[in-house]
Amino acid sequence: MIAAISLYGNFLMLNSSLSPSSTELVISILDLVLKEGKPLDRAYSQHFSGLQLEPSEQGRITLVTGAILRRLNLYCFLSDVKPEEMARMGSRLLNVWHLFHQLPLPKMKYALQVDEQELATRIETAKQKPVLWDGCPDWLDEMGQAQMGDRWPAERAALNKPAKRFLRVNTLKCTRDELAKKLRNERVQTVEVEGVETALEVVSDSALFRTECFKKGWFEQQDAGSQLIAKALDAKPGMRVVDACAGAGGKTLSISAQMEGKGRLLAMDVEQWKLDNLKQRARRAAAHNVETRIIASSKTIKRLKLSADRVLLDVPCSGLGVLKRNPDAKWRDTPERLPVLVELQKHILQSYSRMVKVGGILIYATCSIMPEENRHQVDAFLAENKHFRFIEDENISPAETGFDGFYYAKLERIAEA
Ligand SMILES: C[S@@+](CC[C@H](N)C(=O)[O-])C[C@H]1O[C@@H](n2cnc3c(N)ncnc32)[C@H](O)[C@@H]1O
Repeated sequence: MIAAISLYGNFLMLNSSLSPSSTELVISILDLVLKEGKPLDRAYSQHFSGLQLEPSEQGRITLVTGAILRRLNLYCFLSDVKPEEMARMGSRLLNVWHLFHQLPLPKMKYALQVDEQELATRIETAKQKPVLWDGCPDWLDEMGQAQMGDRWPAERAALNKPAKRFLRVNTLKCTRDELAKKLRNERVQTVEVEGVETALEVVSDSALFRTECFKKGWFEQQDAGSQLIAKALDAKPGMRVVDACAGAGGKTLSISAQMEGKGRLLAMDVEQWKLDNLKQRARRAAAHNVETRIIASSKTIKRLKLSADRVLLDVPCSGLGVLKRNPDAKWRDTPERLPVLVELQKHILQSYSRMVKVGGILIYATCSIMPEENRHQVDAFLAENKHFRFIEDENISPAETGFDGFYYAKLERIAEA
């Protein structure tokens, strides 16, 4: 059945019903995430590996799964299904989701039916409850209200929108104009992003990773807000730069391009598999000045004392700024993990800041919008470390920018101690 209904603006369309097997996959992925606490990206790879799905079908599955998770409590309420009942009752929730979005019902072998009158009544009830309507769990709403006050309702609403697709042009290989033109030839439509000169927003429903441009390393998929963090570091060719929580290198590659591939860029992490992934990406991007190093103990950091012109600390965080992209974090043990993360952030900031040389710049960054992980951490650090001076900070707000939510603070070391 062809519906050709644009669900979310012009970049992702659900233009046909899911096939029975795709519907089963959505239910099974939801079950894995909600019952076993599996992170969404790993649940996708577990389900997709070895399946040989068309990229478009895979795209539809992730679109529907992501959309359900962004407002899970709403769809659970509307369908009267509990998150942990997904394997048994998921077909009803999926039918409700389609009816709610005025889409034709998917074909399923065994589907629990929906009473449309009852659904209409429930929709009216839900409209009166903004927290439920925005797909926000109660713990998150309480935290947002307590930490962000009047700014919270707009952020809460912004965080249930689908994430836009952004690219970062790899300026080691081409300009933004050249990339946009090449992508157009490969039927990928993009528009420039105001205020982020390395970013393009993808506005067509196209598979990106099969393009020649991607294979040649002309771009990386990276949120525009994340690109702003790397830009704030202001790394110059020839500098000594440390990206101390580099992960798979999203920001490392951005920094390497800023440095025009010249100088020394040390990417570190506590997970070797992430650094291995980073090395591969760096090769494709021709980011030849990147060196990776595992953080085996505190000695790895001590050896680099007072050595770096720039240090980026993109610390582990709750991810509460990137819920559009990772909506599963709302339904996992995030509130229980938060105090542990806050302690780890404090430790990393205190200990890794030793690597910055006098006159050097430190960027502390998170993909959270909660002040507890952001400005509060920076204020506490500055109170105890008078040899650092505050330069500026920025909250990158999903509500104001349409990007993911990030925070960064820029500090300068003004004395050895
Ligand atoms: C927010 S992610 C980094 C994302 C990455 N910078 C990017 O742009 O793609 C935080 C990273 O910190 C790493 N990490 C966790 N504990 C750490 C520690 N004690 N020291 C350094 N890195 C740590 C995690 O493995 C994770 O890769």
